[in-house]
Amino acid sequence: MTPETPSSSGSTSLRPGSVSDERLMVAVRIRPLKHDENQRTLFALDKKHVIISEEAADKGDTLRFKRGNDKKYSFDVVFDENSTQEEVYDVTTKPLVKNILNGYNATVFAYGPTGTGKTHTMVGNPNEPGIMLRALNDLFNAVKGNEDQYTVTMSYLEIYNEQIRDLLNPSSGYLDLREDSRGKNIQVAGLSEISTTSTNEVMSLLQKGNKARTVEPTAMNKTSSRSHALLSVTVKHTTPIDNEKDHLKMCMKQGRLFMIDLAGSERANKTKNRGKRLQEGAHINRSLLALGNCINALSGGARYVNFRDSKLTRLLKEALGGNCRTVMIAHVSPALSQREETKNTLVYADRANHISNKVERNMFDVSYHVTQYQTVINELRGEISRLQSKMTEERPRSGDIRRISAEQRNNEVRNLREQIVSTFKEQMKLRRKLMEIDSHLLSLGMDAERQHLIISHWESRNSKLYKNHVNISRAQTQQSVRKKKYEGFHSADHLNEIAEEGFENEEDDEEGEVEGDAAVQLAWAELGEIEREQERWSELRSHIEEKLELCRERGVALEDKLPALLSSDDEREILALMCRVHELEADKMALQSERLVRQHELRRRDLVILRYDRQRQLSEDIITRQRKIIEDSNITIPQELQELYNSYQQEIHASTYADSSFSPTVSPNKLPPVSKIYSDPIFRRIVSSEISSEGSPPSSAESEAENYPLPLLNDTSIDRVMGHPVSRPGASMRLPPLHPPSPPVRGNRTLPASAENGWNQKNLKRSQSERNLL
Ligand SMILES: Nc1ncnc2c1ncn2[C@@H]1O[C@H](COP(=O)(O)OP(=O)(O)OP(=O)(O)O)[C@@H](O)[C@H]1O
Repeated sequence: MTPETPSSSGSTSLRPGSVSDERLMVAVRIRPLKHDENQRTLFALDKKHVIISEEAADKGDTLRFKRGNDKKYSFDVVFDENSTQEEVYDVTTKPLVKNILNGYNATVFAYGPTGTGKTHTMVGNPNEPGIMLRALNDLFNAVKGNEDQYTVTMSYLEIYNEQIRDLLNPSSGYLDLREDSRGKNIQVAGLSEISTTSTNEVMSLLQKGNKARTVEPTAMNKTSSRSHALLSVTVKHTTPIDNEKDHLKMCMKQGRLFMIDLAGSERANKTKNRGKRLQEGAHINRSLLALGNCINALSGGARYVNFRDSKLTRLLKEALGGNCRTVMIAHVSPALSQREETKNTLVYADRANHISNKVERNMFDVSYHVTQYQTVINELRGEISRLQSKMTEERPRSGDIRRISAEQRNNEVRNLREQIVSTFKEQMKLRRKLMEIDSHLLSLGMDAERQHLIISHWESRNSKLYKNHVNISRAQTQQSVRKKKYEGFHSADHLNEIAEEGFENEEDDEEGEVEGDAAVQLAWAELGEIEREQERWSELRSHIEEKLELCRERGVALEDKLPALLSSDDEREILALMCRVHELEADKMALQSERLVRQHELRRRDLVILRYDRQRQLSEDIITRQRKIIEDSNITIPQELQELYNSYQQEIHASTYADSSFSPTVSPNKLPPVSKIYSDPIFRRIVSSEISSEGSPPSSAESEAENYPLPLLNDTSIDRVMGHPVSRPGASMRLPPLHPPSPPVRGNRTLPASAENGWNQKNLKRSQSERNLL
C-alpha cells in the first residue's frame, strides 16, 4: 500500500477565492524491542493501523491481538520496527521538500516518550542518516545548477530548561524569543543563520550542532536528549517575471522547513532521575504538556489556543495553527513495560490527526487588500497636497504672531509639533484598524458564501438528482424549515439541539441524505453565527470611522493654530516636515501593497499547478475506467493508439520519478484502446452520464467538440470533480488534454493515422500554451 503523502492527505478542495485546509499528517513509528524486553503490547496491523492490548503477549504473538480489550488506532501511516530510515523519510518528509521549493512552509517533528527513537529518526547515525540530513541533501540536489536563483540558509537551536541556545554557535549564550504585538512573526534574536549549498558543510554543521546538544544518560536511554532541537532550513527562490506589462520584475518564493527532535516525555519513577536530571525532566514534561494542550485545543476546533505556555509551543505556533504543512511522527515502544506511555502517545497522535492548517489564501482577498492600501495611499497623498498648498499660501505673518517670550514660544511650538505628530500616528493606527476590520469582514463574507454553497448544493442535490420534480416543493419546504431553525438559532446549545433533533417529520432514510442533513444544519447554524459576528464587526467599524474623523478634525485644528505662533518660515518648515512624514507613510503602504501582490502571484501560480494536478488525476480516472471497459469487451488496441499510450506511460514514469507523491494508476503492461472505446456508443453513454450528469450535454455549437466527441465538462462538473459543489450556469469547458487523446471519429470506428497526427499537433500546441500559463 502506498501511504498518503502530506500534501495529499487530508487536504480539502482548493479554488480561487477560498482557503485550503491541510490536515496535519500523523505517522507512528514503532521501535524494535530491546534484548531485555520479552513481552509486547503493541503491533502494527498494516501500513495504517496499530493495535494495543490490555494484556501481555510474547514476542511475535500477533494472533491473540484480536480480543475484546484490544484497542485499534488508525493513522496516516504506521512504520513497524522493520521500517528503514529511507522509508520513513520518503513517506513523511520527501514530499515536503518539493513544497519548500514552491514557497510553502513545512514542519516535521518527532514526538514520543524517552528512548523510543526520536533522535534515531531525526538525526540518525553516519550509517543510517536521519530525516535532517536526507532532507538537506534533497534540497541541495534540487537547487543544483541554479544556485544563482536559490539561497539556502539554516539555523539549529535547542530549548533546554526553557532557555534557547544556538547549536551552531553555542558560545553565544541564551537567546531571546521575540514576536510582534499580535503574536506573529516569532523570531529568535541573534540566532546564526548560515548560508550554504554544500552537503559536506552541512554535515559538519549538523555534527557540530548535535555535539553541542545537551545529552545525558538516564535509566531509560544511555543517550537521552535533554532538550528539544529545532533545525530550520529556509529556501529563497528568485526568478524574473516574463510579463513585460507587469510592474513587478522579480518574483520571490520563500519556503521554510522545520525539523524538530523533541525531548522525550518521562516518568520520574522509571527514569530514576534525581537533582539536575529531575529538573530537566520537569521542564521537558511541562513544555510537552503545553504542546499537548495546544493539540487538544486545535483538534477540538477551539477559537483560542494558548501557545504562550512554553517556548516550544510559541516556536511551533505557525507549524500547528498557521500557514504550514505539518507532519508529526509519533514514536512508541512495543514493550509491555512501556504500555502506559505508548497508549498516551497514541491518544495524542490520534488527536493531532484532527488538526487542520490553512495554507492558502484567496485571490480576491489579496486584490481587495491592495485596493485598501491604495485607498489609504490616496488619502495620504491628498493630505500631502493640502499641506503643500498651505505652504505656498502667501500670508503676512509678523503682525499676527502673538507677542510672547521666545522661550514660551519654543515650548508651545514643541508641544504643538508633538501633538500634530501624535495625532497623525493615531490616524494611521485607526486607518490600519479599519483595514483589519475590513479584511475580517471580507473573510466573514467568504465564510458565509461557503455556507450558502453547502446549502444550495444540498438543495439542488435533493431537488435535482435524487427526487423527481414533484419533490422540489418538498425541498422548498425543507428549506423554509431550515431557515426558521436558522433564524431561531441563538446558542451553541441550540445548535446541538438542532443536530440531535434531526428532521423527524421527514422520511429520509438514505444514509447519504442523513449525512447531508447534518451538514446543512451545521451550515445554517454557522451562517447565524457569521451574521452576528458581521454585525459586531460592522458596529466596531462605524465606531472606528467616527474616531478617525474626529482625529482628522483635531489634526486640522492643530495646523490652524500654527500661524498664530510661527513666522512664515517656521510654519513652512513644520508643514514640510509633516509632508515628509506623510510621504514616508505613503511609501511604506505602497511597499506593503507591492509585497502583497507578489505573495498573491506566488499563490496564484501554485493554484494553477494544483488545478492541473487534479486534472491529471481526473484523466487517470477516466483512463482506468476506459481500460476496464476495453478489457471487459476484449477490444484490440490499434497500433497508433498503443504508441500514444507508450508515450503517455513514459510521461507518467518521468513525473513519478520527479514526484514521489504521484502514483500511476495504469499498469505498464496493458493499456486501453481509447479510440474504439470513445466510438463505442455504450461507453459514450456511460462516460457522458457520469461526467455530464449534473450539467448540460456537449454543445453542438463547439465545432471542435463535434469533431472530437469528448464529453464536455461544464463548471458544475469541474467543481464536482475538484470537490466544489458550486453551481454556475453557462460556461462550459472541454476535458483537459492531459489524458491519452481520442482520435477523431467519423462514421468508421477510427480515422487514419494522418488525421490523428493532425489532432496530436493541435493537442501539442494546446499543452504548450497551458505550460506557458504556468
Ligand atoms: N527504529 C530503530 N531502529 C534501530 N534502533 C533504534 C530505533 N529506534 C531507536 N533505536 C535505538 O534506541 C536507542 C534510543 O533511541 P533515541 O535516542 O533515538 O530515543 P529518543 O526517543 O530520542 O530518546 P530521548 O527522548 O531520551 O532522547 C538508540 O540507541 C537508538 O539507536
